[in-house]
Amino acid sequence: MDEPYVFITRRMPEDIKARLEASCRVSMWEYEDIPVSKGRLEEEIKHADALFCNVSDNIDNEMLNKAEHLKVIATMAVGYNNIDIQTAADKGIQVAHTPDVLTETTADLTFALLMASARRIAEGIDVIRNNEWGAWAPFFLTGRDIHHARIGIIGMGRIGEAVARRASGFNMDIVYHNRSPKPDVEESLGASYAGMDELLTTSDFVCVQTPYTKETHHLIDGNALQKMKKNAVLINTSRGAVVDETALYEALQAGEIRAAGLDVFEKEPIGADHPLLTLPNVTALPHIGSASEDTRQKMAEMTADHILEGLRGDTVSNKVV
Ligand SMILES: NC(=O)C1=CN([C@@H]2O[C@H](COP(=O)(O)OP(=O)(O)OC[C@H]3O[C@@H](n4cnc5c(N)ncnc54)[C@H](OP(=O)(O)O)[C@@H]3O)[C@@H](O)[C@H]2O)C=CC1
Ligand SMILES: O=CC(=O)O
Repeated sequence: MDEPYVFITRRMPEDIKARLEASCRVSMWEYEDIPVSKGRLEEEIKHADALFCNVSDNIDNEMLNKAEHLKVIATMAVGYNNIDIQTAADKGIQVAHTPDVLTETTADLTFALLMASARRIAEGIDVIRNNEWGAWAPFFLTGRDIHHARIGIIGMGRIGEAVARRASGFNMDIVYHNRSPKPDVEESLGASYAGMDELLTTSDFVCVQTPYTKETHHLIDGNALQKMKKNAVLINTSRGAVVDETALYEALQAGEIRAAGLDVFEKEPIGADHPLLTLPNVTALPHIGSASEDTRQKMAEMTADHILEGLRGDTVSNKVV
C-alpha cells in the first residue's frame, strides 16, 4: 500500500518532518515566514491524506470541498476559528489542535503585555532609543499600578485561569465572565463571577481570553468600551476580531479608556501604518502568545503526532471534531 501523503503548510524543523517521514510521504511549503499561497494549498489539499496547518491558513468550506482523500487536519494552535469544522465533520475529517501545552506560555505573554501596557514599557524603551531621556522627573512616564488592582478576565478557560494565577501573585482582585460559572476556580483562586456589565464597569484591567466564534465577534465593541473605566487597560491575546478595532481606536483617542495591549489583530499581519500604532497608549505585539522555543517545539511535535494518530485510523488525542 502507498504511504499516506502529508502536506505541511509552513517550513518546519527537520526533526518534525522526519517524525512524519518515518511512515508518510511528506511535502512542505518552502518558507517559514510566508504563508502558503491559496493556489498551492488548493492543489495540495486535493491529494493530501493529512494537513499540518497553522493559524494563518484559511481552511474554509471552499477549500475543504477540494479535498478528496483528507482524513486529518492538525493545526499547530489551540484556536481553530480558521477551520470550517462543520464541513470537516460532514466529510469525516478529524480536526486536532494543541490545547494545554501552550497555556502557561500564553499566560506569561498576556501578563507581560498587561505589565508593559500599565507601566508604559514600550514608551520608555523608545525614549532611550531616541535619545530623549533628559533627566529624572517626578511624573515622567508614570503608569498605573498593577498590584491590588481589579482584573476582569473574559473567558476563564485554560489560559484565563493561568492568567488569574499570575494575577493572584500580584494581590489583584480577580473577577471573570464565562457563559458558565466555575465554582472550583472561584474557590482555588478567590475569583468572583461577574456579568459582562459588572466586569466592564468595575475592572482596572480587562483581559480577553475567549475563542473567536460568531458569539464573540466584536464582543468588545464601542458600547463595551464606553462602559469601561477611563483609567482601565484592555488586553487582548485571544483573536483580533473579538475586539472592534475601529471602536477601540476611537475609545483610546477620546480617552474613554487608558491603554490597550494587543497581541492579535482583525487582519494579520498589520503594517506600520495601522491606525492603532499611531497611538502611544497602544502596546502591540505580532501574535507571539505561545512563542517560546520549548512550547513551539512541543506544539509542532504534538501536531505531527495528531497526524500519525489520524492516519493510523485512531481517534486523534486532541480532537476538535
Ligand atoms: N495570542 C496567542 O498567540 C494565542 C491565542 N490563543 C487564543 O486563546 C483562546 C483561548 O484558549 P484556551 O484558554 O485554551 O481556551 P478554553 O476553551 O480553555 O477557554 C475559553 C474560555 O472562553 C469562554 N467563552 C467561550 N465563549 C464565550 C462567550 N461567548 N462569552 C464568554 N466566555 C466565553 C469559555 O467558557 P464558557 O464555555 O463557559 O463560556 C472558556 O472558559 C484560543 O481559542 C485562541 O483563540 C491561544 C493561544 C495563543
Ligand atoms: O493563536 C494561537 C493559538 O494557539 O490559537
